[in-house]
Amino acid sequence: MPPSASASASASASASASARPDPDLHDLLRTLRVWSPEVTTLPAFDPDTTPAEPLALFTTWFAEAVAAGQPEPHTMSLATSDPDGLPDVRTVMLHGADTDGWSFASHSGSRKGRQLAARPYAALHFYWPALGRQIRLRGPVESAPSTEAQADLHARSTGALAAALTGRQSEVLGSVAELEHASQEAWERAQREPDAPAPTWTLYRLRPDEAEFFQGDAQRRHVRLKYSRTDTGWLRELLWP
Ligand SMILES: Cc1cc2nc3c(=O)[nH]c(=O)nc-3n(C[C@H](O)[C@H](O)[C@H](O)COP(=O)(O)O)c2cc1C
Repeated sequence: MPPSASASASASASASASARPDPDLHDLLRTLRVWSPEVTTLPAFDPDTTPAEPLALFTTWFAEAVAAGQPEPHTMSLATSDPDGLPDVRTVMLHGADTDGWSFASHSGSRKGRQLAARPYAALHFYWPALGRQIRLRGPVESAPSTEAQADLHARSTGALAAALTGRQSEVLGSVAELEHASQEAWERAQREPDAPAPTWTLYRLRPDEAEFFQGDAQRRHVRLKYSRTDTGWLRELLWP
């Protein structure tokens, strides 16, 4: 490169570097690692000894995440798609997992609720860095009967009931004061009426067609085990990492 071109390239590189906000995100990113032995224990994972269906393996891995001190292992990403097929994602809490599926709860009128009504199919994602593990599930989603949703809500904390009673999730909020007012009323009602119904609160169940278990490995020889539902049970296959 001629000297003038080199000078102008370095001037434009420093101009773009100085245009970056402080702290420098790119510098920070280069200091970070995954599968670092300082923060992560990477257990051996032998796919030949896994159970025939994913629920049993999920339950074992969940208990191991709790035992390893993984913060909030019961939070997960829920991916849906809008009527145009465009993806969307957010965090929700896992309410249970059994042969009927993995359950979570939300308002039927929320953005995700409307997306699920139009396209009742979703993906769930767990990442438990304490053990270098990731789990992905995909499948159709159904709403549980309303009585079950209300019973599930009333077995939870006053805060959970107050949040559900506040309602209007995903609507545009006029001001913080408006939320404070509505929330205060909802908390008072939740304390006064621990069985107050939250009519739009819905318990959803995702029944997976596919479940993938990923065990990270320091040498990047990650183990990926995929379960696919068949007419007679589950097919188990390894995937290249
Ligand atoms: C840790 C955590 C847990 C959450 N759990 C729930 C939940 O169980 N149900 C829910 O409706 N929203 C939950 N939220 C809020 C959602 O991420 C989201 O902001 C909200 O449901 C609105 O999403 P939507 O506009 O896509 O419908 C949680 C958020 C966080 C950060």
